[in-house]
Amino acid sequence: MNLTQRYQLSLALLTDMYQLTMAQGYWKKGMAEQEAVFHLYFRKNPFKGGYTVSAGLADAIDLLRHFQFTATDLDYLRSLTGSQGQPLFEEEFLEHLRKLTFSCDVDAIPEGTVVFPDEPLLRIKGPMLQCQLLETPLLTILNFQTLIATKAARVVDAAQGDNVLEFGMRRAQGPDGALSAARAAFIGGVGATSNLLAGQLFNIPVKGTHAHSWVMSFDEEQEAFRAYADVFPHDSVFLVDTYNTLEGIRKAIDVAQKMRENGQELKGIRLDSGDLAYLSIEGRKMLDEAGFPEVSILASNDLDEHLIQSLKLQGAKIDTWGIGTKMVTAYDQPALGGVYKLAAFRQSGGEWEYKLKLSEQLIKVSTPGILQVRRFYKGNTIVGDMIYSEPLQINASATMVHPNDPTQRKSFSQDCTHEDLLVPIFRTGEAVYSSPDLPEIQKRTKQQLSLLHETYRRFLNPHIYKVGLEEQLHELKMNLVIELRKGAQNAKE
Ligand SMILES: Nc1ncnc2c1ncn2[C@@H]1O[C@H](COP(=O)(O)OP(=O)(O)OP(=O)(O)O)[C@@H](O)[C@H]1O
Ligand SMILES: O=P(O)(O)OC[C@H]1O[C@H](OP(=O)(O)OP(=O)(O)O)[C@H](O)[C@@H]1O
Ligand SMILES: O=C(O)c1cccnc1
Repeated sequence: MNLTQRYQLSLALLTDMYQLTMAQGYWKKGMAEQEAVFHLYFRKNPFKGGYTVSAGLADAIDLLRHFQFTATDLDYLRSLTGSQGQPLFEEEFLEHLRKLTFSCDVDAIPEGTVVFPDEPLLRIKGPMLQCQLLETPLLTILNFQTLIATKAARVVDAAQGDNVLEFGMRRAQGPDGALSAARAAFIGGVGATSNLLAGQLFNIPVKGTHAHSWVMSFDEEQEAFRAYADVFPHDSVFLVDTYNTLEGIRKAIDVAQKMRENGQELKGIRLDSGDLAYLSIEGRKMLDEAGFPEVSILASNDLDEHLIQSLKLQGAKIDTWGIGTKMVTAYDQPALGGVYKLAAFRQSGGEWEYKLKLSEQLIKVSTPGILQVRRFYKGNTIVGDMIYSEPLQINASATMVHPNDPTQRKSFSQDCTHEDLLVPIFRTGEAVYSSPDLPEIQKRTKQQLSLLHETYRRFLNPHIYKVGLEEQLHELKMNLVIELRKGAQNAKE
């Protein structure tokens, strides 16, 4: 189930107020229908990592398909007043919004693709007024889900093939944070979520154990395990750390032996505190010696990719990881920082005028053009991405220039193959792409990560993947920067 169905309401007002005031401005100044191109991209991989996993496109598509101002939306806008008590929005403008239907072209990188800084994840071309209104909702959807899919991919990578469960709803950024995070974490590779609503809405697997309260509500820990096994004879995972973990494991083994006498098998135990390396190693020994090598050991407690990596290095015998807070809140970097920048503009029927946002720092100067990302492959590895502008004719072996250091250049050898990453999503407002289902997207993430050399995947100081601007695009950008700086200088004098 997608975004508009989740809320069962129009999401046209899911935007910042200034988008609407600018929209009225464009309409009033006769610019509403002038054609614009915007790109959505981020400047830095999150978590000091070497890659990012794109996610959220299906929700963005859904929002665009249902983009329409309802009578209730317009009534709300009508009720807004300026500082003198006058209506903020003119009646004729509201009538313009009432008739508005989405008519843009959108190209985007499919979900579950490995992406890098400066690459447009999404490009939108169409009437200025529409492109402007859509800045905020597109950013809120793609920034968050891309961030969480990336975090989950890192956690799953650290788990080296073990099962990873998402347990984060209670600590997530509110109900939609929990739902969107569950979706994105699944794209990143987790096996299941504890969030039943996410399971129902997205058709993804759900899993769970039991809480300390279950054990505490019985007089004896062993009685609690026995009772749970009575109710779920084939699906019991006992939480063993309520009082004393090693004692808890002994009691779990006692109950598991009784279960076996009745033809039932204990599924697992969960550790949720203490030294998880020591306790899992001891627990594994105890379970194996008692004849339960198949009983799984699940661990939870403020885990993330770094702790999983450390526990693995310590020889922890954990085979299933329950990850909550640190994954769904992207604890160590709570926002991706994606931006949405105007890159080209034209009067109807006229020539494109390329646009950029100046900054003192070259890294923050946006790139003009109508951009596409060409990815180069050498065998089964990706070796570099070249951002180019579609109206500039380029050849397959073109040279690219480092976006922040023009002295660094790279071209690709003849034996490289290539693929353009942005694919058509909408043409004049009609959807021309249908999103794969979530298991397909999850598979894509796994396959995409396998194309990335392991040096880009390490957590500490990863190798920097090469992304550059195609030579002619670089030149176009530099000329525009020089021109704009000259203009600014002349205005000062
Ligand atoms: N062997 C280990 N190496 C590194 N970190 C560990 C190890 N074992 C546990 N941790 C982590 O240490 C942190 C503290 O765990 P600990 O159980 O001591 O405190 P706690 O969470 O406050 O316990 P409790 O839930 O009983 O209050 C947790 O993030 C846990 O994942
Ligand atoms: O630690 P997280 O990665 O967020 O995983 C989810 C946590 O939620 C539950 O306990 P909760 O934190 O509610 O209580 P507890 O710490 O007292 O067990 C569970 O036992 C996990 O520890
Ligand atoms: O099922 C579990 O064990 C679970 C679910 C949510 C949070 N912590 C644990």
